[in-house]
Amino acid sequence: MSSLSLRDNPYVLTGLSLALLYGAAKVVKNGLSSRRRAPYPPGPKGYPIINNLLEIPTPSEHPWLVYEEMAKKYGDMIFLRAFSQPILILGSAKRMNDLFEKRSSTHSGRPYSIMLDQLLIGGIILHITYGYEPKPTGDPYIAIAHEVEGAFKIVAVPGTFLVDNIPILKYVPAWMPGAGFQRFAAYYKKADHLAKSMPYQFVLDAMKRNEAEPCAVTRLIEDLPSPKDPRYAEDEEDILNVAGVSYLAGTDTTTGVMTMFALLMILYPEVQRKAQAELDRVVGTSRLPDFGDRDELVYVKAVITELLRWFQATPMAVPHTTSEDNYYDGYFIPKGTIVMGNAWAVLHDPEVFENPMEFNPERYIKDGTFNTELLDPLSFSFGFGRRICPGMHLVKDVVYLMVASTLAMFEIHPSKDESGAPRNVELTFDSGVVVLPGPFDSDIRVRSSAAEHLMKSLSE
Ligand code: HEM
Repeated sequence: MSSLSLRDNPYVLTGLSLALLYGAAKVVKNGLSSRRRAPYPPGPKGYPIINNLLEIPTPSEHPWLVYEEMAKKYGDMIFLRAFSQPILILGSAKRMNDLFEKRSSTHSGRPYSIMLDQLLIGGIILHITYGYEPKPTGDPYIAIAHEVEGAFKIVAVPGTFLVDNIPILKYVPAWMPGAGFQRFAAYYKKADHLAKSMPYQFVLDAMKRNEAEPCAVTRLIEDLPSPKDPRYAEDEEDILNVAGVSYLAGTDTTTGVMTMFALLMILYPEVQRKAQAELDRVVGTSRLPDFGDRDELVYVKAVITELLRWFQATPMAVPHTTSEDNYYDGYFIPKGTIVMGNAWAVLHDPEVFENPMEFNPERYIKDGTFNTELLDPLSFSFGFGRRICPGMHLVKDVVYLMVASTLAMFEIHPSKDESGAPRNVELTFDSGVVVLPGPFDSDIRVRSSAAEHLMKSLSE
């Protein structure tokens, strides 16, 4: 995927002269029309015309780490420009609260991206949204969704594609050398349509046969006007998009959290054992944990909270934009600025969390009860203000059930090599807007004969 990066892509060369002309024109225009009476927030000086283009990290550089490093020099607000596109990075809870929450009405737009516009906008979510039970392996709906998510992860990071900064490049024909972004967009546009229309068609067909399971989409379809109504086509398109976006936004993120959970259980076996001892004590071994056990499972709750603090599936959330010029703390933030909050930095701030890189559920336990005094990772992991993730509460419940049931039934170990020695597990990240842990081997076994018995009785 690195060939898609701004700096490495060959079409950078093809478009360079266009870029410089366009950039120069924009810079002159902005200079003439600028009415600001305060400085921009601090940030690197940049270069003529392209401004900070070369300082903006690509997805593979893990932007949340680069911005955390930059914050040491410029503070908790960093102002950058990719050509004339202003970008503001917020690095502290205070800045995020002040701008995303208190000024939510003017800080909740979404950046317009030519690539996103051309392109696009898990099992449980597929089920809730479409009432569809996916196949355990090789499910076609999951496969196509993963493909689209893979593209979204890259495209949604501001600055990944030069065409978003130099719109004139969208007229470069797909056959031209270096116009790979055009072919990328065309391919994923089709994939995006399939990812949304395939499960929708599945529900329609099931409804015709009277076999549809009640789900979000059946409810919406029931409320559609008659097919003869002029609003029908538009309303149907809305259902396709609402369901598709929920499904696509929820699948990779939740998968990332659960995959990281498995990896952490391998790396911290004593945490796994302690949580299992609590489950055995509170729930016993003859049934699965349910929501009624939640309050008593203090250590399991601490494991989940620490998981959501330690790992962010969306470390820089999803970019917002400002809908009007505004002044904040003596600085000028222009209309159209892309604003991103570095949630990772807040949740790894050593002044708030002792040894923040350590996975330590105990930090959330005080005198044997759950410690509510410590910053709640949920306030930062799911975005901000009026754009906050609508799937957040579903995720809390799903992750609780999955973590508690997995620990109750299974042991997660590192895989073994030919000599029987445990393999080292390396922590790698596959990154974009959504970050997933890289692949790793594991050895997952049923915990006990009681767990085996329970599994059999549940599948009967
Ligand atoms: C671990 C799991 C998840 C994480 C970390 C996560 C995180 C986020 C973040 C950071 C945003 C952007 C918020 C902002 O712009 O400030 C977002 C938006 C969104 N999420 Fe989630 N999400 C998760 C799961 C889900 C699930 C399960 C669903 C649906 C079933 C969902 C549906 C959405 C939708 C529709 C949006 C767009 C909201 C908007 O633009 O107004 N997400 N999510």
